[in-house]
Amino acid sequence: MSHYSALKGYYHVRETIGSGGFAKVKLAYHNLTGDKVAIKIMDKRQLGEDLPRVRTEIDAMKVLSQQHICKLYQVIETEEKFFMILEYCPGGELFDYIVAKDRLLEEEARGFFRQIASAVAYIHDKGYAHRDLKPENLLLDEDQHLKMIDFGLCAKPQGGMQRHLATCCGSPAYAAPELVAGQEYLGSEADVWSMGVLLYALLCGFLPFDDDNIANLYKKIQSGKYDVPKWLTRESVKLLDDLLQVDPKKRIPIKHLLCHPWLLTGYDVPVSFKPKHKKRYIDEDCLTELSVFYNRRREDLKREINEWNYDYLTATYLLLLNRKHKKRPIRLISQHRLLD
Ligand SMILES: CN(C)C[C@H]1CC[C@H](N2C(=O)NCc3cnc4ccc(-c5cc(Cl)c(O)c(Cl)c5)cc4c32)CC1
Repeated sequence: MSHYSALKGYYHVRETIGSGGFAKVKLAYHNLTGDKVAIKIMDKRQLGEDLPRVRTEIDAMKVLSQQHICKLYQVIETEEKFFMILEYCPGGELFDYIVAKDRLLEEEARGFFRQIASAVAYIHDKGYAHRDLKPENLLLDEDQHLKMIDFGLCAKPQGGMQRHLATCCGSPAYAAPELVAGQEYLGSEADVWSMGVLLYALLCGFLPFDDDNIANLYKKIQSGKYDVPKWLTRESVKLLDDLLQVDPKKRIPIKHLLCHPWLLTGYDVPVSFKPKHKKRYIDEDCLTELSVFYNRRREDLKREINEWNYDYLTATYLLLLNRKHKKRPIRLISQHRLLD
């Protein structure tokens, strides 16, 4: 049974709910709120050369705070392990959602695609490229909202997003032609291509470029030719064509995508990528609950929260803030309080 002493007293660890490559993900309860969290556990010994990926992901997730990015609450590092305490997404992978429905109707695909565009535009605006966009890395929360995960392969090119990248990474079927050709590429342009593959998967239920033989798969990707099933509307095909341009310079830029006619249909407002809540602003109600519970001066607590140490205080504050956004009671329960 899991005994993780580093979590003792802070989280009540339950069963393993999934695995992501070199990590195990467990369901856990945050003791003071009773709220569910997902804890991504990595053993340093087993990480080997993947260790830098963990630091990449942790550093990226500390910066990236937006409604369509899975929230990092706390990071605990011990001699032998990393623990990332993350927002729990009960709806599982978008991949499984598509498989269960075979394929999505245009309206539903649009709802998801607007959220994906919001997340991608936000991380690009912050100078990051995800580089492994696929339905397995998009989770559904309890309100069917999408949360982007797995920033282990993301890049923050030195000198900004106009700088080229070289390392080939991500999942082949979603990889851009310039990436599989081993050429230098712009992370932002490669992400937009992956969004095209993602949109095709949402609308069709299968991949535009697929082959068991990797060399043939690369040829298909570089040809840029894909089947257009009869159920696709003309507008959907036009958008796919804008996204799946083999020449990255002809590919639609993410900022234009946010106001593309297909994304506007039925919404009439462009996709917004700005975070719904300002990170800098500390919520007064959450601060009150924390200062009463910890018997600490508000000013001291506010300053400590604003250090964003991603310790237990950060996690407790963010979980209380989550409750406020979901109009749930902002309450901390402590076993001692229940006892006294
Ligand atoms: C590419 N796939 C295989 C990866 C799997 C990994 C397990 C996932 N998962 C479940 O299996 N059950 C439910 C579940 C619930 N809440 C989660 C919250 C966060 C994460 C999470 C977040 C980050 Cl940032 C990250 O890097 C990783 Cl690896 C996981 C996973 C959750 C989850 C589904 C996708």
